[in-house]
Amino acid sequence: MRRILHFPGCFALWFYLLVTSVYTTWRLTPGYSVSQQRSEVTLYRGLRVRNMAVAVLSPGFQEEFSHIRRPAMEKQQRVPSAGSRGTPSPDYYGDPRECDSDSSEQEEDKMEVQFDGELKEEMISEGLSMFGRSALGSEQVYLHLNLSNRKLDNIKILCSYIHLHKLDVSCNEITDLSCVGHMPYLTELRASKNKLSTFFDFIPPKNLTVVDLSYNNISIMTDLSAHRALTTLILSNNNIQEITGLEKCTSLKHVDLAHNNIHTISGFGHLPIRTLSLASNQIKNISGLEKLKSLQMLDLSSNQITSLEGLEGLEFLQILDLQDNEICQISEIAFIEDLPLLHILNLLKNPVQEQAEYWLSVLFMLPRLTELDQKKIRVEEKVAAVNKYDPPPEVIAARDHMANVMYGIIQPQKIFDSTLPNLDTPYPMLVLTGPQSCGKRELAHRMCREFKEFFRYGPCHTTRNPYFGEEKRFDYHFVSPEMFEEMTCSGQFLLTMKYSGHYYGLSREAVESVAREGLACCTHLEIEGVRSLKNSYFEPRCILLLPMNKEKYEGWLRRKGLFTRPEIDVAVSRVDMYMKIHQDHPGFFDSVINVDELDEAYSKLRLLVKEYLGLIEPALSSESTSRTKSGTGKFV
Ligand SMILES: Nc1ncnc2c1ncn2[C@@H]1O[C@H](COP(=O)(O)OP(=O)(O)OP(=O)(O)O)[C@@H](O)[C@H]1O
Repeated sequence: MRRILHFPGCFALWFYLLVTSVYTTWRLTPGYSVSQQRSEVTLYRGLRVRNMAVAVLSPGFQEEFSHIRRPAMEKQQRVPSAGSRGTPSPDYYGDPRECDSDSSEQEEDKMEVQFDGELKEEMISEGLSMFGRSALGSEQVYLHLNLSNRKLDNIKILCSYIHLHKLDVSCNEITDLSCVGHMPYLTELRASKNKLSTFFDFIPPKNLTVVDLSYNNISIMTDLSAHRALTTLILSNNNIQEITGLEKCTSLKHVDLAHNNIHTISGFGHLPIRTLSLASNQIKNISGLEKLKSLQMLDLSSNQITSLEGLEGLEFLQILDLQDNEICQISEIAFIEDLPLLHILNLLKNPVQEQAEYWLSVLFMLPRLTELDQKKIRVEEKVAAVNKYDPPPEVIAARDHMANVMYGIIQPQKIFDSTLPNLDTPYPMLVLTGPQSCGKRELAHRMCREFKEFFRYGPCHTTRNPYFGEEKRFDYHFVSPEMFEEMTCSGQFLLTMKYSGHYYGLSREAVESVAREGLACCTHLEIEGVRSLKNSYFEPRCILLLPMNKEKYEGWLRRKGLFTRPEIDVAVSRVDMYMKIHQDHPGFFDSVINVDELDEAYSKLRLLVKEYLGLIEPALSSESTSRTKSGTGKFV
């Protein structure tokens, strides 16, 4: 027996049984935990390098062990991201709600570690990361510490972790953050989802730039003038009623105060804030933002705002979220109409959305928008908006021509005595065009008087009242709107136009009655009328009369005392429009005459007309007028 026991093979067997029984006993021990399998080597005061027991275990053993240690390791690597509801999410807005997804893991951890809420060294060692040089450069230390989701209520032990740059203690039960005052190099503090009721009750680390205290019980903001380096402040989901203490935070760029109880916007002064969320508060009026000249993104969703007044000075504003407010009138858009960079607007869940033509009106008033109510805007929609609310002359003319042709076609057909030499030759016509009251009518009358063997004035119909001194049938046929409508529907107009709230129309009869006398009809029209006429079978000679001196022209309109300020502005702005058409479409006008001096203009006009009539050689008139190309209209 003794020999058998001393036999080498038996010794090996004996040793194997011993190891196996020790291992089995160890696996079945109830208090088994990760931390018990770990030893630590202290490098510098308060900072430790982990030396996991797992590192010396065999590969197979590691496999078995891994399901226990993995959750803790993965948690350290998770990076918070995404912003609060309705707020675009730059990465500086952590989302503390992510903590909720960890609750099952937390439960697991709880099963394993019976924990009393006080932070222990072992837990710290799990959360440390980013090994690097200390601020003074003399030591190798861990710079980041993540202690989120640990049920911590006491973190006083962190007072000795002086080298930390980033600290994340979100999703715990912490009420006191005074340990942060012992971390002079801290730049980022994340303490959302805790039980903090006080605000920055620690001596400020000099370079603290990002602070997230969202989802706490903070109700009062105290003076933050010591936090000069602060760039990002997240205080959403607290119980704050008044914005105070920020005036001296001169580096503040991102502020999130969503989901609080704020009634009035105040306390921002001249701060260089770029993104501001005040979503889900009790705000009724937009005020107190006037001096935030750097503001680029503003979230005011889920408040009780009725007017956009107060936003008009925010020249750098690009994104504006007003979802779920009480804006009723489209006219409110006027307050943001001149913001040159605004390109994303959200008015979802506002009564204004119910208004007829809401979509096109907003697109028309804000042509720079690329996104409205979370929908991308198509080019076709922008064109439709412009064509609806401010159609260019060619669109007006095309529509007018279509309507008048249609009204003409549906009339009973009559056969007229033709005054034309043959059916291919259109009636001869001379049209003077240009902006309102530039003297077109007066020059047309003078010309018809001087060249009465060739021309007769063709008066238009209008629904406006006669000005002092205007003669019926000589200047216009003054008719009621009803009469004008009746004439339109019975196909009597060659063209119609609405200008300054009044209707104008050139009747077929006005042109044909002149033609029946063997004369050319001379009339004056705005550009829309000219285009409409050119769309028809008429081939009028067209002379542009343009006041080159806009100041003089504006003064003249003002002195006439007939026009309102907006009417004058429209008339003056059309000078540029005429000039542009002349430059962009050479040949559209047969000639252009400067009408700054009316007598001079008439001299040029009569020379030009003489030339057209073949009464003088072309060379004589060419110096005095700007001729674009030989016209196609014929007078005789
Ligand atoms: N049928 C028409 N179609 C298009 N434009 C018209 C028509 N009749 C008149 N107009 C233009 O409408 C504008 C407003 O007319 P209004 O009579 O108020 O001007 P005005 O003072 O006579 O201008 P001007 O002295 O330059 O002729 C003028 O520019 C005029 O030429």
